[in-house]
Amino acid sequence: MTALTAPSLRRHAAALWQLAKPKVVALIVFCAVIGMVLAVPGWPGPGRMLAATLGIALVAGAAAMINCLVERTIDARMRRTARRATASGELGMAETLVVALAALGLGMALLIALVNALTAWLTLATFAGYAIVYTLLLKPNTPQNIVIGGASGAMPPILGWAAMTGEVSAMAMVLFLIIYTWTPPHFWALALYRRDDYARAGLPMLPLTHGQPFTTLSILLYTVLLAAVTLLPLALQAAGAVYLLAILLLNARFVQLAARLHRHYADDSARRCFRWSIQFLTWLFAALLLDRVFFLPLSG
Ligand code: HEM
Ligand SMILES: CC(C)=CCC/C(C)=C/CC/C(C)=C/COP(=O)(O)OP(=O)(O)O
Repeated sequence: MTALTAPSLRRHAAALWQLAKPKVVALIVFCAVIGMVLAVPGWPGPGRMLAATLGIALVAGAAAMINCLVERTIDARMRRTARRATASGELGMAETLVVALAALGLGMALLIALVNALTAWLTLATFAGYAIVYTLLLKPNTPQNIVIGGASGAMPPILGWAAMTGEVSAMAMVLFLIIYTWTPPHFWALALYRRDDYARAGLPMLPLTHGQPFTTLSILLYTVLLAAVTLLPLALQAAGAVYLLAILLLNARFVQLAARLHRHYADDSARRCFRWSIQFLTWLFAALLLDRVFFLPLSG
């Protein structure tokens, strides 16, 4: 057995932190926080907001750890994921499972005790949707895995909204729809330039099952659909001029990158499209926040 020294504890903590997919969870939590801010007039109470943010972050991190645990064998076959501690064998199953369940338990306890039951159950359903339905059932079995499974990733604004109000409004559902429609271009751009990884892992991702032209066309169509969906906050009169300006610029760039990718495929263009997807979502949600702060209505 390895002696428990400070450096080995630090190494374990760092390895566990990576399994929680901290950058993905950071954006998930950001979208949930914007959902919280938009849900109430003025600024939400800091106590409840902090508890909800921590609770959602812990449960999302737990879901990511369970995903790494379940996928340790396929992760080991993919260059992008082979260094994960579950794939390399650096962390055992029991240790990872205990930490993931502790994070899940703590997150759920915070949500139940300090937020509300609706948020707690919706967050648990989101956890199950990603860690069980997507990871175990959809991902290995259908190229539509991320389209259906994307519903889990799109939940954060709904969770944030429910945390502040105890209910889910039309605007919360619109924010869900934006992330839901954003997910296919986000993931398929990556799946294109990482197709060799997915082939080695034997996963039925769209570029492998339907080929490159079909995938780039699907990406393009989803970016156009996404541009239409991003107009919905304006239709609900829940956003103003700042948001309008942001989506015009963000969508124009996303559609341009997707169109270029479809016209002339190159791994570099796919990588650029993937990177832009992350900036797109970050700036879109930031724009919703700025719009709230400097609200300029579009009509009288
Ligand atoms: C079913 C839904 C989704 C799938 C299949 C998916 C897939 C992926 C994959 C495979 C990566 C890894 C890229 C790499 O290691 O180079 C990634 C990165 C990322 N994803 Fe997603 N994603 C999904 C939903 C989301 C959602 C909902 C968010 C945030 C709201 C998100 C935010 C990010 C971010 C920030 C990164 C970059 C992480 C980094 O640089 O380490 N993703 N996504
Ligand atoms: C409670 C709550 C808000 C949960 C959120 C669930 C969650 C973490 C969703 C993000 C989706 C995600 C990281 C997909 C990665 O795809 P993948 O797992 O196929 O990627 P991989 O190959 O890197 O493992």
